[in-house]
Amino acid sequence: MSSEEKIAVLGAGAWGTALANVAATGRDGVVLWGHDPAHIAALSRDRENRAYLPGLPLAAGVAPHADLSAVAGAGVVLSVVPAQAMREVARRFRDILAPGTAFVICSKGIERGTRCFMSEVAAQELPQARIAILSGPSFAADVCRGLPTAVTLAARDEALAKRLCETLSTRAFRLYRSTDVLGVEIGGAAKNVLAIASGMAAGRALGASAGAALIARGFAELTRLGRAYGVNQETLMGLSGLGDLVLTCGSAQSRNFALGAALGRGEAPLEAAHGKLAEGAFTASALVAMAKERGVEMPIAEAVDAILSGAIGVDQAIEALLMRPLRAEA
Ligand SMILES: NC(=O)C1=CN([C@@H]2O[C@H](COP(=O)(O)OP(=O)(O)OC[C@H]3O[C@@H](n4cnc5c(N)ncnc54)[C@H](OP(=O)(O)O)[C@@H]3O)[C@@H](O)[C@H]2O)C=CC1
Ligand SMILES: O=C(CO)COP(=O)(O)O
Repeated sequence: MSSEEKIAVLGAGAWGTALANVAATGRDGVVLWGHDPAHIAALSRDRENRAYLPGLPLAAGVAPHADLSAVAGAGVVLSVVPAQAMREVARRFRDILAPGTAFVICSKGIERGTRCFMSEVAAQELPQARIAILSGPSFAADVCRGLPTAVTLAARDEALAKRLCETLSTRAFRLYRSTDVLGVEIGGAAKNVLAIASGMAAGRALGASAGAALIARGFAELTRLGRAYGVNQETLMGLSGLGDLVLTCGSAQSRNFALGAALGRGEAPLEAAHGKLAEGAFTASALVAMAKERGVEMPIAEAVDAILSGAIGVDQAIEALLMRPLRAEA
C-alpha cells in the first residue's frame, strides 16, 4: 500500500470526517462518502462538517461524495457508519468494491436481532473484502484537532494489519497492530454499554470513588465476556479494551456517558440521547443476551439494559447492584 493508494471513508459523521482528515495527511483524493446529498453538498461548500464537527476544517485532500461510484478503485475502505447501518451500507457497496479491498471497520457495536459482530456482518455482505478493525480511545474532535492518541488495528492476516498501520498512522494517530479481531470488537462494543452506567453514576452524583469502582467492575465484566469468546487477555488490557473503557467511562465528551448522565439526572430513556448517536443504547440488549447464552455474569451491563428498556429505574438498579451477594473479586 503506497501513499498513492486510494482511500475511501464510508460515513460522513464525526468519526468518518476525523478519519478522512487523518487519511489525508500527506495524501490527496481521500473520498468521504455520505448517504445524504445535501450534507455532502454542505461539506463541499463549507469545507467543514458543521453538523458533526463544527469549527474544525476538512483537510484539503478530502473529497466529499454522495455517489457510490466515487468509492470504486479504493484499495482501503474505512467503514464509519452507525453499527446498526453497517449491513445496509456494506450491501450497497457489494458490487463496487474490488476483490481484495481492505475493509476497515471503525464502528463500535453489535447488530441487534442477528447479534452479529461487525466483522461478521462485513464478511457476510462483502465476501470479496479483507476485513480489519480499528478501535481504541479516540474522540473524533480530539483526533480532528491533531491531538495525539493511539488505537489498535486488527486483521487476522498480520501482514495486512501491518500494512494498514503503516498506511493510516500519522505522528499524532498511532496504530498498534493485532490479529485478535474479535478481542478488539468486544472491547469497543462493551465499553459503550458500561460508559452509560458510569454516566448514570455521575448524573446521580455518586462521587469519584463510585466512578472508579464502576470502571474496575465494568472491566471485570468485559474480561469475563472476552474469556468466554476465547480472545486474548492482552487485547482486553490494551487500547481497544481498557484504554477505551477508561476514556469513555471518564468523560462527558462521550455520547454514551452523556446519555447515562441524563438518565441519572432523571431524563426518560427515549429522550436522554438528545438526538446523538450513543451506540451502547443499541448494543446493550444484544450484549446482555450474548453474555447470558454463555453463562457470563454482567450485572452492570444488565442494569443498563433494564433501565433503557424501562423495566427498572436508576435507583432500583443502583440498589440491586449494591445488594448483590459479596464474592471474590475475580
Ligand atoms: N465520534 C467518535 O468520537 C467516535 C465514533 N466511533 C464509532 O464510529 C461510528 C460512527 O460514529 P460517528 O461518526 O461518531 O456518528 P455520527 O452520529 O457523528 O455520524 C453518523 C453518520 O452516519 C450516517 N448514517 C446514518 N445512517 C446511515 C446509513 N444507513 N447509511 C449511510 N450513512 C448513515 C449519518 O448520516 P445522517 O446525518 O444522515 O444521519 C452520519 O453522517 C459509531 O459506531 C461510533 O461508535 C468510534 C470512535 C470514535
Ligand atoms: O468511541 C469513542 C471514543 O473512543 C466515542 O465515544 P462515544 O461514542 O461515547 O462518544
